[in-house]
Amino acid sequence: MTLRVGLTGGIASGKSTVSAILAELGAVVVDADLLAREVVERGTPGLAAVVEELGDDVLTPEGDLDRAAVGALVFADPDARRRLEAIVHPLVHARAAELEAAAPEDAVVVHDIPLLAEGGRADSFDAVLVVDVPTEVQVERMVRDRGWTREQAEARIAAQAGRADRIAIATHVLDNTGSREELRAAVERVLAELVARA
Ligand SMILES: CC(C)(COP(=O)(O)OP(=O)(O)OC[C@H]1O[C@@H](n2cnc3c(N)ncnc32)[C@H](O)[C@@H]1O)[C@@H](O)C(=O)NCCC(=O)NCCS
Ligand SMILES: Nc1ncnc2c1ncn2[C@@H]1O[C@H](COP(=O)(O)OP(=O)(O)OP(=O)(O)O)[C@@H](O)[C@H]1O
Repeated sequence: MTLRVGLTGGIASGKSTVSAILAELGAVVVDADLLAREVVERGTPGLAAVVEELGDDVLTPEGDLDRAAVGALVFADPDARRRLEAIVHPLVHARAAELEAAAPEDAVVVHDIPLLAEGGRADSFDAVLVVDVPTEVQVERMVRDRGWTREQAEARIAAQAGRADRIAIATHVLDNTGSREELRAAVERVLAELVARA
């Protein structure tokens, strides 16, 4: 039987770092951010639907989704964000289900879903891992590693569930305020426990 694990955390909390460790340990990782890019690639029905909803201004001259423009729009306008999500999320969900179905029997399938606490699907997983750091650490990492301004970082955080709401859906909380080595040790412990339980 497949062990289905949900992985979430606020932006820049360390989800990708955790999913890379889990992949190294043999898990199949399904990355919702990656799928959210695929379903709006040039020429897709997803992209056509987004342009219909948000207008031609969200395209680059080459005809790709202008992610910076869309980000500036939707993280300043909750209504536009909801309209974008109403298009993208069902497409991501369908694709994630396909990838899970294609995973080997007895695989540990980890769904990396930034908005798991917002989307209300947490109950469908055998375990939910939440990567947790204080908001200030999220902001610092975005400014330090991604060159974002504080304002850009805070706008994105404001569009997400709060820390307490995420922790409320967790079966396991992974504290990522320490070193990467400490994080890896915590991930290994949790995975060993889940596999033993399954
Ligand atoms: C607005 C878009 C074009 C901005 O693209 P950009 O390249 O700047 O960001 P990217 O997609 O790499 O996302 C980075 C992080 O932003 C956060 N984020 C993205 N979308 C959202 C959202 N709708 N609400 C809150 N946070 C979000 C997540 O923490 C995510 O990990 C893009 O994020 C998008 O299409 N968002 C809507 C789809 C969505 O909800 N994706 C999240 C997981 S399915
Ligand atoms: N324990 C740590 N100590 C210092 N830096 C870290 C640690 N864990 C992750 N980072 C760094 O913090 C940043 C965010 O980590 P990561 O990309 O894994 O987060 P994420 O939650 O996947 O982000 P996003 O929501 O944007 O997808 C990265 O630059 C990463 O290298």
